[in-house]
Amino acid sequence: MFVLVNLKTYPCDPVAVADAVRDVDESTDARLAVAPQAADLARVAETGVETWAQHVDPIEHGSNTGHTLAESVADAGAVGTLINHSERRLKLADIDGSVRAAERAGLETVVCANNPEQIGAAAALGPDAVAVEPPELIGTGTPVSQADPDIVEDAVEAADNVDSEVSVLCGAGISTGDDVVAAGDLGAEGVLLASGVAKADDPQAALEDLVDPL
Ligand SMILES: O=C[C@H](O)COP(=O)(O)O
Repeated sequence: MFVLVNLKTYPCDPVAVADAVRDVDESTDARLAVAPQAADLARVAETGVETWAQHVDPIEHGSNTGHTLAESVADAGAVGTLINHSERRLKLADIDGSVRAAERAGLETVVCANNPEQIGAAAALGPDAVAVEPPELIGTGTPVSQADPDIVEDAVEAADNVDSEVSVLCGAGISTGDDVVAAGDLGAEGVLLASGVAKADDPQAALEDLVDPL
């Protein structure tokens, strides 16, 4: 299972969480990575943890003030990027452009979507993976894998119908090892989570619990 920890803009210490993710990654067969804010990418990557961006824009080098260039993200040490997170929605053409920009920079891609219908559309753009996240469950602590298992199974089917090479993650409310196991049982190859780790009093203990049954 792939466990991708999105730090959003939570007021955590990104390097401390990165150290914890790296240490727990070394103790498990699961694959762990962390997605800090763009400004924190380089110092997080320096910890040795697998580092992801939260977003890249559909642009090239040039006059794009305030945008995030995929090549700069890669130069900072990221190996992948989220695209179209529920809190950073893009138009369809811009999702496509961001996937192409990420590919150009050698970044792995996870395109997020709200529901199985959008997952099918996202998979058609050829990312490495898609992540289904019902927005109403994000940050609630109520896990999608238990609250809405059908959406995960339907997302897996929708992606498979379009491109069986595209992996499916699920996210929203995932915070325990049981949640991760339930996601895997529904066909997801990974989970995207945030508050369960970034807002935990002890992020390392939260991560250890997440991977314990894997
Ligand atoms: O990127 C992570 C997702 O939005 C899930 O967030 P959450 O784990 O706080 O529900």
